[in-house]
Amino acid sequence: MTDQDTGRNDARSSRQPDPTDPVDTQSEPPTGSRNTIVEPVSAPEPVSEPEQVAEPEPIAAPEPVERKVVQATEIIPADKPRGDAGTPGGASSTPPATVAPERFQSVGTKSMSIFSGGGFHPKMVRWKRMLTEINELEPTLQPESDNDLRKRSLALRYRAMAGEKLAKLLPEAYALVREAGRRTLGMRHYDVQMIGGISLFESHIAEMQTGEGKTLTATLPLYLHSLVGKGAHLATVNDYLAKRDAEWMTPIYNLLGVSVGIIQTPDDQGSRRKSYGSAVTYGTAKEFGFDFLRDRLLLRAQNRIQTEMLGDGGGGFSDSGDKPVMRGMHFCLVDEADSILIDEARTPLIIGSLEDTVRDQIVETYRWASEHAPEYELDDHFTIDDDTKQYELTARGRQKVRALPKSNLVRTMGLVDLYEYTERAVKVFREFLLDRQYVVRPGDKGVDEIVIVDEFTGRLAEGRKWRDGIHQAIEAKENIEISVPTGQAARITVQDLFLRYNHLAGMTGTAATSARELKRIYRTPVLRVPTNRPPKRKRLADRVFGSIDAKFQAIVDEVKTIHETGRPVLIGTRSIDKSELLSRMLQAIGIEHQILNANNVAMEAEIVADAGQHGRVTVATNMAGRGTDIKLTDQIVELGGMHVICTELHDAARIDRQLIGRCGRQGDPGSYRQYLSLDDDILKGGLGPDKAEKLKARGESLTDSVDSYAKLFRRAQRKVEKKHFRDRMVLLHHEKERKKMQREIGQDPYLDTPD
Ligand SMILES: Nc1ncnc2c1ncn2[C@@H]1O[C@H](COP(=O)(O)OP(=O)(O)OP(=O)(O)O)[C@@H](O)[C@H]1O
Repeated sequence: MTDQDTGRNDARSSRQPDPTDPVDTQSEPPTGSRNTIVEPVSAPEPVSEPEQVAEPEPIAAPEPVERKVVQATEIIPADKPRGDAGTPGGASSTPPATVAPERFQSVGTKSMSIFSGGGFHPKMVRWKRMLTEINELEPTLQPESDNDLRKRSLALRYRAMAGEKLAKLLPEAYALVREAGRRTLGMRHYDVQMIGGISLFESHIAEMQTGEGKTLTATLPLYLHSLVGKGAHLATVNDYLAKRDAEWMTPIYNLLGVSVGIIQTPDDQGSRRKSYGSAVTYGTAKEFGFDFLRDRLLLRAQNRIQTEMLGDGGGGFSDSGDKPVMRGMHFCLVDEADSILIDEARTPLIIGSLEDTVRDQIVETYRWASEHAPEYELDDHFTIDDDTKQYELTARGRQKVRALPKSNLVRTMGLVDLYEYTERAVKVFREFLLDRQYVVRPGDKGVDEIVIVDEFTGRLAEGRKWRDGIHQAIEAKENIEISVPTGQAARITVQDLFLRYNHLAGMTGTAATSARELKRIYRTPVLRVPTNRPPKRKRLADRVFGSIDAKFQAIVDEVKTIHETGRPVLIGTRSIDKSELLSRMLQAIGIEHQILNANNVAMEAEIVADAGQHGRVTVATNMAGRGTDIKLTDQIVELGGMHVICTELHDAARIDRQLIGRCGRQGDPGSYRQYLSLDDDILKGGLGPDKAEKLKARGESLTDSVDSYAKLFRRAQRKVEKKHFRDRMVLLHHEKERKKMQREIGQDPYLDTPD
């Protein structure tokens, strides 16, 4: 029996559809034989953190702020200062360092030091022993030729294929990868990275601060798992990062005789099959999911779904077009694990079935409804349910629908449908704003398209669509081509996808606060890996203002002051319109700046990489350029590094921390400050509309800042996090029940999908 039949992966979530939640869909598949992909579904969920775990970095604020730091004291000296390690051979004199176990934290349902209670945590003792073994191999490997290393790698592969336990091969495999990294890229894995790598092999989520070298760390478990010949996948958030990281690390793999494949969205079946045939494959979670579904549809068409070909890394790989592209799902390392495994967890990936005979009629009805939407008056023609936010036409509204002029095609639509189209168009007209919830930009095929702005991260949610016709109604509103949905042929949520892997691990800068959720859903404990060099990031005291205007004015004043010193400033906003407002204010006082609206991942990465230059001011929606290293010159380091300004709290503290992590990377100096105002959205979500209204009203009369209110905001954020966590758990339960029922009646939960 395969996993799909046993229900091993039942701990998955999805939820009752909410039309305002976007979904990942796919545009035309690369080969003609496949079904077209369709309709939207979920949104990157707001994140919930079940409980708070203390920040890992010690904070030294000039205006000191109380903060508990759980991190133990620095014990290992840094392996090498950055830069030195870059010289091939330069690390040869580095003595094998010893790792102090108390610097690591295992984060589970409780925030706990792995070395708690004064006794060694058995896991860490074991890992430390492995590290010593790895370090001891170094003097043997360093004098060997590249060819010798390759031979060693081949020998490891034979042993793994012959069934020897990978854990036994780990020390030599990791020592080889470290040596290959040193020789090819001039980067010798730090001891903390080795421990991170060991934890990843043992299916943990490694929390490593931004800039601590997750890309390099990933090579360790990927190499080791690839040895058994069933493929090792690295899943990341976009094509750009998949390609960049794969190409960057390829010299390491090549030295060890390991092939690397990269999956990119436009790839056809042939090149996908080749990429999956490589020992290590880099791609996005989305592409892995769609390939899984397409393979499954193919196998069902060939009546082979009951075979062992999917889910266990069995056979099925061939060069001919009618075979699955994947070799199975053996090991996956998820980069940006919090974003993929939590925020995107319930995003369904959907492949649509083609036929749609009433396409023209549907398109025309969307346009008709959109054209008349502005004419409907609240209470007169429609009402809005306070709880469900549903729009409903009144008797007068329905009468208006009937009376409006219609083309022949629209007239043949049922009346009930016309009411529904109208209600949806009115909702879209009133609630969905250009450059706030979405942008319009030229699409791949030369036609304009709607791209959702992720409301939690401010980043463009590529390929995602709102469900239940909302996306099409917005297309009608913007008068661009309407992408009519065509039903579902296959569907899997991101969460289900990753639960199907035999071995799963993840890396992220911010997982500790979601540790309970990660462990419960994916059975992956979180390990907080300490930084290689002590962090020098300073937290400046929060500032709270009565209104957004006062807040933005204070932000601009701070930018001006810091800009005058030459230090670079990065300002993160929650939405594009706020970025633009700030941009206008900066322009008004003549401060030159870059503005990033997350329109182009590659370009954005380049701009963010330069954000640390002298006098640079960058305004960005918070997630822009995530995963890009911001390098500082010595001059900037002297000046105190980069300053980050957070303009609002997100629904999850984790997302705020991602922005903060842009400064003070790898022991660089840096500072950050959180700005808040009494009309911030977080208060409404966390304290309820009534209390939020009162605070807002109070704020309007304020002339001074009220910094003592900061705690209120953090409390509100925690409440929002808890609420989202509860929602996710309820939906997880529903989805589990649905799948169980489907299996009981002999259905395939991925292919027999309810629309
Ligand atoms: N062992 C090492 N020796 C030398 N340099 C290293 C080492 N590890 C990482 N680096 C350097 O650290 C920088 C950051 O690495 P990387 O981009 O992988 O970090 P990250 O953890 O992925 O950051 P983010 O969270 O922002 O994605 C890179 O410039 C890389 O060259």
